[in-house]
Amino acid sequence: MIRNEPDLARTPTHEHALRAIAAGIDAAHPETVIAETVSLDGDTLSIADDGYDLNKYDRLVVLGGGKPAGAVARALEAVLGNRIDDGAVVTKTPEPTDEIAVYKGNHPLPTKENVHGATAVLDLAATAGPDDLVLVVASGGASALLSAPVDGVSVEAYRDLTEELLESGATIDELNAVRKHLSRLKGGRLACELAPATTVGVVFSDVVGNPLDVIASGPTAPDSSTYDDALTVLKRYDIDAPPEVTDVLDAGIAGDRPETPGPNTAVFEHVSNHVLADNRTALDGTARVCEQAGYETVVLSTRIEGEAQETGQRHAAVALECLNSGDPAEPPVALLSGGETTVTVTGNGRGGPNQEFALAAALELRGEEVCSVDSNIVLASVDTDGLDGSTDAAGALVDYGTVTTNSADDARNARDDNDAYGYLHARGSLIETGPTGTNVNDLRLVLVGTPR
Ligand SMILES: O=C(O)[C@H](O)CO
Repeated sequence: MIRNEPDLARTPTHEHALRAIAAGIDAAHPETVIAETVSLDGDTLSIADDGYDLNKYDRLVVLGGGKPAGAVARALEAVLGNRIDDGAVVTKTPEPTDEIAVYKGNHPLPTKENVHGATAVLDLAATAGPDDLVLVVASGGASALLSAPVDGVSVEAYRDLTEELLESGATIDELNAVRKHLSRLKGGRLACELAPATTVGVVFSDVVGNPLDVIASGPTAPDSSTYDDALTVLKRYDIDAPPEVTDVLDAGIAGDRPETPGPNTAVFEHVSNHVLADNRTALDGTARVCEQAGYETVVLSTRIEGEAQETGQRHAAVALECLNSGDPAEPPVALLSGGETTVTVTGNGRGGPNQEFALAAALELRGEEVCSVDSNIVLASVDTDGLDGSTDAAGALVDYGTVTTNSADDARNARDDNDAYGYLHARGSLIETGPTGTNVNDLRLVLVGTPR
């Protein structure tokens, strides 16, 4: 799982951190999650707390998309085998499957390939009848991967708009309010396409708080955002949208295009959504390994957002507090947090939020005399999808020695140039996993002290 583990495992504390991070990612992997939450007992399919008698349905179909969608498709086949009649999902890293067609798409910017896959999903959705059972995989990354712009909007215009929005600092709910109003399947429109088939959303959440209308742009969730909201987002961030986009939004505001289906729409009578995995799933997996190793575990929060560098500084400060005063917990302690931090890019370097977090934390630890087993501090931070920012690293593992008196100027320069990748790569501190098959936000772990 962690490809360069032997290089990173310098002390027992480092080893514990790496094992715990790998366990967190593994706990949120579709293979683990589907095996725990989906089962087939005779003809009864159980998904979370709901049961479906497969005898009552003509066909069982799987549709959807997102970074975990290939692994979800494969895991569903492992449980349901040839009880699945048909399927189509779009993902970035396809996996071999038998019944479900897996289309490769690109992320974060949509391309013609994405539209090709999304069209296959829509074509299959159009065949769903009232007696079909359709599982819809809604997972992080689907807003880009499942791209089917409405008539009149070209994929090029949609791509450029997505790029501008991603760079604008718009939040994920703002970004998705726009995407939902330009899409044939987002914002509950896939549920409309499938109605009155029985539709079950199989959700892997990469959004803090698990809002169903935002994760993957809510293909099977009621949408309360409007054309007006979408246009407001474009104005708020001064987005120079092409006329074909503003024409659609203006027509929607004028009532000449249908609004996305809202909360009381009849179409959702046959729809249920289940969040099968989220950030907590990963944190719990990490916590279990830390507890087994003898650490007291403290989950700080699964909802930490904001600037990555500030978050890194604060996590290091809490670790030092544990060491110096025993608050909020006595070492050996494992502090865990999740959520999704952001980077306001002002420099020219490379990196991602988890690397920026780690570098800022390492700068905070510099100069602390923490090198015995009892006072060791190790911080690890990864994007659970395995690719932090636009780099090939999942994140980084740092300690009191990652930034020394001699390297502090280099570290500060790298921090200020948003070049955490450059600095951490040179010190062998990057965590490399490759694409993991899951996507449930960021996972951070701070170990203070080492159990004896
Ligand atoms: O695809 C998306 O919209 C984001 O990953 C949030 O789920």
